[in-house]
Amino acid sequence: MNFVCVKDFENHAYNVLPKNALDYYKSGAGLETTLNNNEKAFSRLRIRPRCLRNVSKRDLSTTILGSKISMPLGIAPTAMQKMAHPEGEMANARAAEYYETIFIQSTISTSSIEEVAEAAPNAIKWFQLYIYNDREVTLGLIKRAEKAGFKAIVLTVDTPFFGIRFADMKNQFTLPPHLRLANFGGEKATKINSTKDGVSGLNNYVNNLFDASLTWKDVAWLKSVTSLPIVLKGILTAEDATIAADMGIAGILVSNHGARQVDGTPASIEALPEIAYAVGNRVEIYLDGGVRDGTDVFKALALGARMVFMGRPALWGLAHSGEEGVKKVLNLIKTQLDSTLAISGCSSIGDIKKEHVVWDNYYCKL
Ligand SMILES: Cc1cc2nc3c(=O)[nH]c(=O)nc-3n(C[C@H](O)[C@H](O)[C@H](O)COP(=O)(O)O)c2cc1C
Ligand SMILES: CCCCCCC(=O)C(=O)O
Repeated sequence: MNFVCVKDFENHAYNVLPKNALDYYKSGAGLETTLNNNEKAFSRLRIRPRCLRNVSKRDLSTTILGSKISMPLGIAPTAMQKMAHPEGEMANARAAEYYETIFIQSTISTSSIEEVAEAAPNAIKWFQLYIYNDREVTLGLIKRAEKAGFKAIVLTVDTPFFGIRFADMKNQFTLPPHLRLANFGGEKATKINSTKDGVSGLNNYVNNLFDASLTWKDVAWLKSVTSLPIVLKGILTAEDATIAADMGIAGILVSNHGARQVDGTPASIEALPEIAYAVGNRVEIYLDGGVRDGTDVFKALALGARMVFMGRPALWGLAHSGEEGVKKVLNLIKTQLDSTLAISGCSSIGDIKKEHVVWDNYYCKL
C-alpha cells in the first residue's frame, strides 16, 4: 500500500502495535475532548493564498536557537519509543539527523542519552527534562546531556501531577519486561508497574518520583546549573509566557502535552495567538499538538510559531519501519508544506505572514 498521509501510518500502527503500547501512545486525558480538538482546531483556520508571486524556487530552511534546520518541523519528546520499534529513540534521532532537524529526547527514554548521541552524532538534539525529587539525579541528567553534545534543555512544566488516562488505567499499564528506562539505574529504570485494579503504573511512577513542588524558582535553579539555552514546554497562557520571557528563557514550546494532562485545555493552536502577541518579539516560540499535515505547519507559523514539533506521527512512523518510517513521515509533511508555501505565494519561511491565515468566523462576518 502507498502511504500518502500521516493517517495511513496511524491506521497501520493501530493494526500492529500491542494494546498496552498503542493505548499508551494514542490516549489523551479524561474524555479526550482536547485530544480531538488539537487536530480539529487546525481545520477551523483558513489559508488566504496570494497569487502571481514567482514561487519557482523555494526554501524551507530556518534557524532555531542559532542552529540551521532544513524545515520548521521537528520531533517532540515521547517516552518509551522501543515499544514501537526495537531501535526506538535511536532510529527517531537518525531520521531527524537525515532531515537536518531537531530531535527532542525524553527523560523517559528506552535508549540512553549516550546511545542516542552515538547513534545520531550530527543530529541537533535537545534534552527534555523532568525534575525528579532527587536533585542529584536531575543534575546528573543535565550534565550528561551537556557532555553528549545536546544543544538545549527542554523543561516540561505541565506535569506536576500525571494526567488521568482511562485506557492506561484499564490496562494497568506496565513497561514490557524486556525494556527499561535507559537513563537510570535501580528502580527508576524499571518500576513502572501496577498491582492495583484501575491504576496505571505510569501514575505510580510519576506521582512518586517527579517533583510536584516546582515553581519559577526551580526554573531559576535550572538556569543557574546549565549553560545550555532553556526551552519551557507546556506553556498555554500569555501570563506564563511573559514570566518566562522576563526570566530570559530562550524558547517557549506552546503545548498541552498532546492533550494527555488535563482534558479541557485549549488546543495548542488556539493558545498560540495570545502567546505570540504577548512575547513573540522577545523569545522564540514553538508549538506541538495535532500537527498532522504540512498545512498545519503553515498555519502555526502564520500565527507566530517559529517551528513545530510532532509527537505521535513519529511513533506511527517508528511502528511502520523504524528510522525509514519516521523519514517517510517527515518527508510527507515536508512535501505538503512545500506545496502549501508555493500555492500560498511564499518562497521562503520568512514569507509566511499572519495575514495568510484567519479563523473560519472571519468569513461569516463579511
Ligand atoms: C506517547 C507519548 C509520550 C509522551 N512523552 C512525553 C515525555 O516523556 N515528555 C514530554 O515532555 N512530553 C511527552 N509527550 C508529549 C509530546 O512531547 C508532545 O507534547 C505531544 O505528543 C504533541 O502532540 P501530538 O502527539 O499530537 O503531536 C508524550 C506524548 C505522547 C503521545
Ligand atoms: C514512566 C512515567 C511516564 C512519564 C511521562 C511520559 C509522558 O510525558 C507522557 O505523556 O506519557
